[in-house]
Amino acid sequence: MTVGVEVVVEGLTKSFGRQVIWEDVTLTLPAGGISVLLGPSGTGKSVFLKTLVGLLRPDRGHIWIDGHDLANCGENKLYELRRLFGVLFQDGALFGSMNIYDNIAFPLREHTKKNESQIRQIVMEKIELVGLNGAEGKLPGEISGGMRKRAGLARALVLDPEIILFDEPDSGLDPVRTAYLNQLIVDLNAEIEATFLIVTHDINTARTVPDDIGLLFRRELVMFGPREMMLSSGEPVVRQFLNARRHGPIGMSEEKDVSELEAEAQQGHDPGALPPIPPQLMPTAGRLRRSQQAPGTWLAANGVVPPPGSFVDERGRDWLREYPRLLGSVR
Ligand SMILES: Nc1ncnc2c1ncn2[C@@H]1O[C@H](COP(=O)(O)OP(=O)(O)OP(=O)(O)O)[C@@H](O)[C@H]1O
Repeated sequence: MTVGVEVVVEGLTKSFGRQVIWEDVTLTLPAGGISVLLGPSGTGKSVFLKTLVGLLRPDRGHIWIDGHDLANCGENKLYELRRLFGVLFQDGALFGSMNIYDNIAFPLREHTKKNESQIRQIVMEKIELVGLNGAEGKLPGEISGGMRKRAGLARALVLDPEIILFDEPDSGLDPVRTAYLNQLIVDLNAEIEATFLIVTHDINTARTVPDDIGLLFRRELVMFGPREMMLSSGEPVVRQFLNARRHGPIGMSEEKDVSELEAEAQQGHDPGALPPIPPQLMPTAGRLRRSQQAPGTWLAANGVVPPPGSFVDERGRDWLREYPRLLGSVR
């Protein structure tokens, strides 16, 4: 059993040559929590993940993990800190000529001295965890995209990471497969209690899965905070992105200039009422995640009234009432 660690990012800045990717990014990934990082294409979300895991060095700033600064430590310490991470790459990054079993076993054979019977036990346990039983003898090309993601996830889990980074886990998946994968992510978090960071474009994922949401835009982190804060925010760019609208500061290629925004305002393009805040995706089998907060916690603490219809699921259950009942039955 692993227990996630907190990751504190302070004033992080990254550029390539004269191109600044993002500046002064400050956020805390809470231990064992699920965070989502959103942002228009090309804003440097993948660069952020690579910097967090130490594959890229930032120009300035700190990444504090367990009292060590991953952004400024020596090679030996960096190697040690990297072992805390598991990464699910966009395409699963599996070796095409190796079957699923060998792909998942690969980090164990490379980085540990475990014998084959110990390896088998770990690999089969992770295969079970991601629901891939029976696929271990298949090649990556012989299974579906959704199964390849699961295999990539199983491989990311074999060294028992405390922090798991997901680079667009939903890319290339249909909405049904995405829903299954999101449920797996939530169940996995309940099970292993590692710290999760998910980079995604999928608004539904961002609205329903995380405890915290961040948004990168115009070379900075516009906001990072509890899901309820982001989903009730009046900040134009946050509202535009989370409501998937065309009207707002984000344009087709990058950002709109002032005259375009003024023209929109004159045409009376109102961002409209905020949609209801959906209930957060719960782990299956009536479990609760350790870092999960009761629905409405942030809103109540900050005196914010949610849009009508918030926290009601597709079966008409109101989670403001349902959650305390579940809490009672879990205790
Ligand atoms: N190794 C590199 N050297 C130079 N420039 C790079 C490098 N890696 C990324 N970039 C640049 O950094 C910028 C951000 O890229 P990144 O892939 O992180 O964006 P993203 O937000 O993940 O985009 P998308 O949502 O489309 O995946 C791009 O302009 C890219 O060209």
